[in-house]
Order: sequence, then C-alpha cells, then structure tokens
Amino acid sequence: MSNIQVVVRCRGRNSREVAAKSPIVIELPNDRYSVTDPYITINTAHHTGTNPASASQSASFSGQSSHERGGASVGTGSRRSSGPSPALPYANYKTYKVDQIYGSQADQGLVFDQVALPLFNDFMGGFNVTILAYGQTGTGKTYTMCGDQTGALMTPRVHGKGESPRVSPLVDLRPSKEAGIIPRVLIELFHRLRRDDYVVKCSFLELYNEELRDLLEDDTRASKLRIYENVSAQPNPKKPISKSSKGIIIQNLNEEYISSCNDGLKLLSKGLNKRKTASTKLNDVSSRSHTIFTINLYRKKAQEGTNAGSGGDELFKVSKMNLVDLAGSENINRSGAVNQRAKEAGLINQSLLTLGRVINCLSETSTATPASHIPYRESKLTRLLQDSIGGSTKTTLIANISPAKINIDETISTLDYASKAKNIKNVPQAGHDSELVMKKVLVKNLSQEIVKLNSDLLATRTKNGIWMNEDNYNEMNDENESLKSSLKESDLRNEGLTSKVGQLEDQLSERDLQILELQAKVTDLTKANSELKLDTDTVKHELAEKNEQVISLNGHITRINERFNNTSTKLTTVIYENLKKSIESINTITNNYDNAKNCDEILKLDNEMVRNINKFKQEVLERIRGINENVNSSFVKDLPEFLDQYNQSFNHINDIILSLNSNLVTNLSELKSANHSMAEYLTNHHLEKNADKLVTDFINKKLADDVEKLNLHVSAQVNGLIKDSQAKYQSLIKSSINQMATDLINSEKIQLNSFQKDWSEITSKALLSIEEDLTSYNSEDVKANNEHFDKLNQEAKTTLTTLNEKNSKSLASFVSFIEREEKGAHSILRKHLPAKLSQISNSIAENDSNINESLSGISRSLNEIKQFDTKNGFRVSPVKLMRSKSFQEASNSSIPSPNKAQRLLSLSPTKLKAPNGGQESFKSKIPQLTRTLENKENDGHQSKRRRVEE
Ligand SMILES: Nc1ncnc2c1ncn2[C@@H]1O[C@H](COP(=O)(O)OP(=O)(O)OP(=O)(O)O)[C@@H](O)[C@H]1O
Repeated sequence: MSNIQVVVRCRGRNSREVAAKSPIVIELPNDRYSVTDPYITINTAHHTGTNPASASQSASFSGQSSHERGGASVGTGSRRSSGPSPALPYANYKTYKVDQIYGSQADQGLVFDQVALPLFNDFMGGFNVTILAYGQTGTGKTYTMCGDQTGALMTPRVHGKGESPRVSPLVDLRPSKEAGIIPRVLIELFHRLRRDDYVVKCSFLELYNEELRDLLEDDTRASKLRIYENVSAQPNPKKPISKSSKGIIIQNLNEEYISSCNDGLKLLSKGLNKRKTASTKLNDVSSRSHTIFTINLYRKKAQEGTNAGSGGDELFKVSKMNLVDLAGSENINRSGAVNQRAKEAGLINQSLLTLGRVINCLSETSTATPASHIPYRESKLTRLLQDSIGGSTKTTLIANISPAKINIDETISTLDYASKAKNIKNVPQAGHDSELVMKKVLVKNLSQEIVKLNSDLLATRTKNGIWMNEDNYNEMNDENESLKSSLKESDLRNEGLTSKVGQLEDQLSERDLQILELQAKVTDLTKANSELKLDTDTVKHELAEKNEQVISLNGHITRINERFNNTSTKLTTVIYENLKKSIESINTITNNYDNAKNCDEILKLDNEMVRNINKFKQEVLERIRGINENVNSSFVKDLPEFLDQYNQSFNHINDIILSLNSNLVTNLSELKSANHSMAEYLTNHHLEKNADKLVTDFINKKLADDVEKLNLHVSAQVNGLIKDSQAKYQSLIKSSINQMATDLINSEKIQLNSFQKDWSEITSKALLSIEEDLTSYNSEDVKANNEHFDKLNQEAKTTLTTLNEKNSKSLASFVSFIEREEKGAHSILRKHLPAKLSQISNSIAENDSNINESLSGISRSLNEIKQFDTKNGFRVSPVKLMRSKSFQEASNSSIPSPNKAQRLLSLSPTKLKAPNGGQESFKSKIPQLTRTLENKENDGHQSKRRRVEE
C-alpha cells in the first residue's frame, strides 16, 4: 500500500501576470526543486478567502475552510524558518507540505528524471502507474505532460560502453529540451526494450463535455465509447481483494501497436491535434478536455521453473501507464468564457469537483473502512481514474500552480487538492492480473494469423514441394495474376513513357541548341546594349558638361546684367548730379556777380556750358548707340558661327544615337527573326500536342515578350535620350546666346565706364578750376577798380570843371573887355586887341594842352583796363576750349588715354595761354570784353561796346 505521490510544480510568472504587475505570492525552498524540504508557502496577505462566485465556478473544496483541509497549516503554529520574509505577519501565510516541489528553474528533464522515471521503472516492472497533471488553467499541465512532442527526436542518444552499435536510429534518440513526460517515456521505453520481446500498444482517450472520444480513431469510423468494469479481471486468490482492483474497460477504444518511439510520438501528435483546445484570456491554447494517453506494455516474462513458458504458452507481463492531462480548473469570470467556452468550463469544473470529492472521501477513509460511498460513478472522469486514485495503481499527482497574486484563489484551491490527495492510499499490484489479460489479448488479436500459418505449415510438412491450403493457393494465384497484369500494364506504360522520354530528350537537345543560339544572340545584344549604354553615358556626360557650362554662363549673364544695370544707374545719376551741381554753382556765381556786364558774360558762359554739356551728352549717347551697334553686329557676326558649332555637335550626337539605334534595331530584328523561326520550328515540330503547345506558348509568351519588352525598353530609352538631348541643346543655345550678348555688353560697358570716369574727372577738375578762378576775382579787386574808375572820373570832372571855370572866367573878361571897348574906347581895343588876342589864344592853347593831358590820362587808365582784360580775358569758355582743342583730340580716338586725360586736366582756365600764344601776365583781372569772331556774329546788342573798345 502506498500513498499517492504529490508533486507541486510552480512555473515562473507569465507575460500576462507580469503585464498585470501581479506580485509573486508563492515561496518555495528552492527555485529548482526540493525533495527533502517539500514545503510550499503562500502569502495570503490580500487573500479574502474563496470568492463565492469563483467557488461555484471553479473547482475547489467548497464548504471547507482552508485550515480544515488536509496538509495545509495556517498561522504561526507551523510557521517554518524558511518561510516568507519576517516582515510579513504570520497570520498572512499558509504552508503546505507535499512530496516534491519544483520551481521555475526546474526543466523538463529534471521533472522527468525525478517524478516520472521512478514510476516508469515500476511500469517496466509490471505495475500499472498513473501520472496525473492537475491545476488551474494556464499553469503548465500540458507543458509538463506533453511539452514539445514534435521536436522530441532531435538529438541522437550517445552510446554507453558495451551498448550495441546496431541499435535502430528510431529508438536510439534523446528527447529535445522542451519535451514533456509522455515523449520522454516513449523514448525511454523503446530504449530499454530494444533487446526484449515485447508488444506495446497505445490508446489516447479524451473526455470532453462528459463525452468520451477516441483521439486515435477517425471521427467517421469512430464508434461510441463505453466504460465497462472488467468483470473477467479475476483477483489473485492468494492476495487480498482490493476494493478498487477491478479494471476498467473502454469498449471500442482503439489500441494501436507501436514498434518504435517514433510511432508513439506520431500517435501522440495525432491525438493532440484532435484534442479540443481554445484560446482564453488566461491561456492562448487552453485544453478544454481531459485526456488519458495509455501505454500498454506486454513484456515477455523471465522463465521461472521448468513447466512455465513452453511452446506457445510463453508468459507476457502486461502493465499499463496512464498519462493524464486534466483540463484546467478556471474561474469563468476571469477566463472570459462565454457560451460554448462557459459550458465547457462548467463541465470541466463539475468533473474536477467530483474528483475533489473522491479525493476528499479517499483521504478521509482508512483502508479498513469500506469505501462503498466513494462517489466514483458521479462523473466519467472519476470512473476512468478509479484505478489510479484509491485503486491498484501507483499514482503521482503533479499539481501545477502559478506564483502570481492574481491567481491566489485558484492556487490555494489546487494546493488544497494536492495536500488532500497526498493522504490517499493506493494498493499497487503487479503480476497475476496482467498475465491473464495478456493471454486473452494475444489469442484474440493473433489467432487468425496463427491458424493460417499453421495450415500452411501442415501442408508443407506432409507433401514434397510447396503445398498450400487451397484457399490460400487460390488467393495467392489471384494475387499473382493481378500482379502479373499490373506488371504488364506497368511495362506497357513504361515503354510508352520511355519512347516519350526519348522524343522529349531529342526535342530537349534541339531546344538546348536553340537556347544556346538565343543565348549567344542575347549575349551579343547585351554587348551592343552595354556599348550603347557606354555611348549614352558619354553623351550624357557631355550633356552634363554643357549643362554646367550653360549654368555658369547663365550665372555670368545674370551678374553682368546686374552690374550693367547698377553701372548705368550710377552713370546716369553721376552725370545728372554733376550737371546739376555745375549748373547750381554757375547760377550761384552768376547771382553773386553784381556787375551787369559780367553777369551777362557769366550767363553766356552758363549757356555755353549747358550747350557744351548737352553736346557732350549727345556725344555720349551717340557713343552708346555705337557700342550697341557694335554689340549687335558682333551678335550678327558671331551668333551664326556659335549656332553652327552647336548644331554640329548636336548632329554628331544625334548621328551616334541614330547609328546605335539602328544597330539595336538590327540586332533586335535578328533576334526577333530567330525567335520567330524557332517558334515556327517548334510549331511545326512533331511534339506531342500538349508539349508542343507548352513549348510554343513558352517561346511565344516568354521569349517573344521579353524581346519585345527589351526592344520597347531600348527604343523608349533612345527616344527619351534624343528628346532630352534636343531640349538640352535648345536651352544650351539659348543660354549661350545670352552669354555672348552679355559678354559683349559687358566689354562695352567696361570701356564706357572708364571713359565716363575720365570724363567725370575732367569735368569736375575743370569746374573746380572755374570755381577757383571765379572766386579769385574777389571783391577787393572789384572795389579797387571801382575806386580807380571813380578817381579817374573825379579827376576828369575836376579838370573839366577847372577848364570850364577858366573858360568862363576868360570868356567873362573877354565879354567885359568887348563891352568896355564898345562903350567908348575903341582905341584901346584896337591898341590892345592883338596883344589880348594872343593872350587869349595862349590861354586857350594852355587850356587845350591841359585838357589833352587829362584826356591822355583817362586814355591811359582805359588802356590799363584794356590790358587787364586782355590778360584775364575769357575769349572763349574753358569748356569750349577743352572741346575745341583737347577734347577734339580725345574724340579722335574712342577711348581717351590717361595721357590725353592728363592733357585735358592741364587745360584749366587759369593755365590757358593767351590767344596770341604770349606768356606775359596781365595786370588787370577784369575780364576782357573782347569777343571772338563767332561771338561778334551772334551778339548784335554788344556791338556798341565792342566799337568803343576797338
Ligand atoms: N514550467 C514552465 N516553463 C516554461 N513554460 C511554461 C511552464 N509551464 C507552462 N508554461 C507555458 O505556459 C503556457 C500554458 O501552459 P499549458 O498550456 O501547458 O497550461 P495548461 O495548464 O495545460 O492550461 P489549460 O488547462 O488551459 O490547458 C504554455 O505556453 C507553456 O509553454
């Protein structure tokens, strides 16, 4: 008698629990595993007890408080030193004791070695064993029982010393890392059995919604499964009767022979694929059913004594291993199950509740007490597990739990189950029952075969030659005939196929040749294409260079245009400013000049200057016009040449492109004709209809399309290139014309600028000089001259007055003398008349000489004035002088040289020589009123003054 072994496996937190930030409330003595200290502690600080809702919805020990449940201790009393942290109050934890504990670091291999292997050894020893995975949904039951069954055969097993090297590769394998208990059991089983006589059969049963289903049978062929008690399973009379030693038989359940672990794994995969699963909020692949994978092992028993095991009576031990993956208990609210899922969950929980009650009853029932009240029959699950729980099977229960706080209710419920189950005692038995079953099974399954073989054997023993049972012979003959006719058919088919293969091979070789030709043509075409590409690249390169040139020329034009605009604006401004200033300064001078004569002169000078300036302006305009004409003539002369050059290069490129294009077209047409001839050939060839059609289609569709596409593509490229080139050349020509025009304008502008600069310097210097000279006629000189004039006038007046007085006196004495003579004394007159007359005559002569002297003095003074005017006289205006002499000279050449400009500068009015070429300085600074001939002609109102001077 042995207790059910209870193992707790606690996985790590899954992604959902981490995302929910649910803390770990489970404490284990070791993260990997613990056998010696198998206590598990749960922190119930926030646990409010079993939720009534969850109690009704998930399988739990309803109606029991936790401290009443077997195996669990609550509060301080049984607090273990390795329990939760001291900071927690003792009342907030529960500790459960089980047989073994596995933590998140325990891998599949460890669980197999520690949990399954001992039971497997019992199974090999002839015991019926059960491994049960129980727990909340998503805690790892299926992972523990099955794990990765697909990759289970990945690694070859390493041979130990002395092991046979001729072991089948199918049994000589290691499980993958993630393989669960069932794949590992299968691998281990066939590894151990390889030298034994054995029979292995497997079944895979599902209990879904309280319905049994054979997972190894096709649904169409499946018969309804029924559970029966094995009434023929007679107990060994020598051993005490166990209350649950009766076996369970599932009627119609398929049991498949397997001869390798690979066969077993295939069955496992097949069954798992058919198993009901669904995605829930708690598990992406949640099992919605309970499954039992059973391995039945029939193993030849070792010979004991002489009587046993002779002839066909060899004994085989049979043992059974049940690997049970229960559906997960779940809180329907939390798993989000509705409709079908909710119904499933309800039934799952129902069957688990019944299991709980059975466990509860068994745990409370002593072996001595009759167990008639144990409610096995309340659910199919408990009926199926009847032998495993409280029966004759060696059982281990693996309770899978989650460490997260959000699952605390379910975890407590699972641990309650586990600790209760630990109290259940089973009575494992090996030997007699299995042997009885074995005989029956073997006889039943192999009798037909044995009869057939025996009859053949009998016939062979009694006659010479090969004798067979008639039925067998007929059967064999029929088989032979059918085989012969199928062979004939096959031969005929083979012949037809061989000739077809020959034809096809011929066609293939022809096609290969044509393909080679086409390939060569394609190579040529590719070469031509690459050459064309190279040429195109060169053209592109050239175009790019031209483009760059055009861009830079455009930039130049823009800059030059800007400079031209700026300069012309400045030039205009400067000319107008200068003119304005000149006119203003002349006006100022004119206004300041009081003397009427000089005012006239200045006005005249002003007019003269304005005229000269206008004339100069006219000349500048004419020069600009000339420059423009030059520019235009340059355009007319150079542009055609330039255009010719561009046209030539464009035509050259165009020629290249056209020649390449024609080459390409020729190549393409050659290829096309080759393609056409090949297509024709293929069309007319004696290919089979389908093959012919296929080849023709292939050629027509594929190659012709490809060639056409290539043709179109190349043509489009060439056309595009030509268009691009045309557009680029047009824009290039346009830009080049612009550039040329701008260059010419620019060069003319440079000349004009320097000319304008020189002119402006000359003008400003001349005006400055005029200003200086005019300023030098200061008011003192004018005043002195005026005084001198006044003095002379005064002298003249005084002399005249004196003369008049003297004359009047002489005249009065003469008149009085005459009167006196006439009154009486003609003798005196006659006597003194000649003397008096000579006296008078002398006096008159004296007066006359005085008058003459005075007049000659006046005349001298006037001469002085005349001399002054001659020295400083503006016979012509300085501007006119400049224009008539130096500027005349300058204008002979289009650009004045610096020397010419110097000469112009040297012609300031003050430095001008007298018209007669003399070098003498004139004393008087009064401008001479002498006019030039041309002035005389045009200035009639001044003729009077001129006459006086002349
Ligand atoms: N110990 C473990 N180590 C690594 N992964 C695990 C472990 N236990 C469970 N898992 C993973 O958790 C997920 C759920 O496991 P599994 O399907 O085996 O749960 P279950 O208890 O069978 O659920 P259900 O009852 O809903 O079928 C799986 O992806 C599984 O690989």
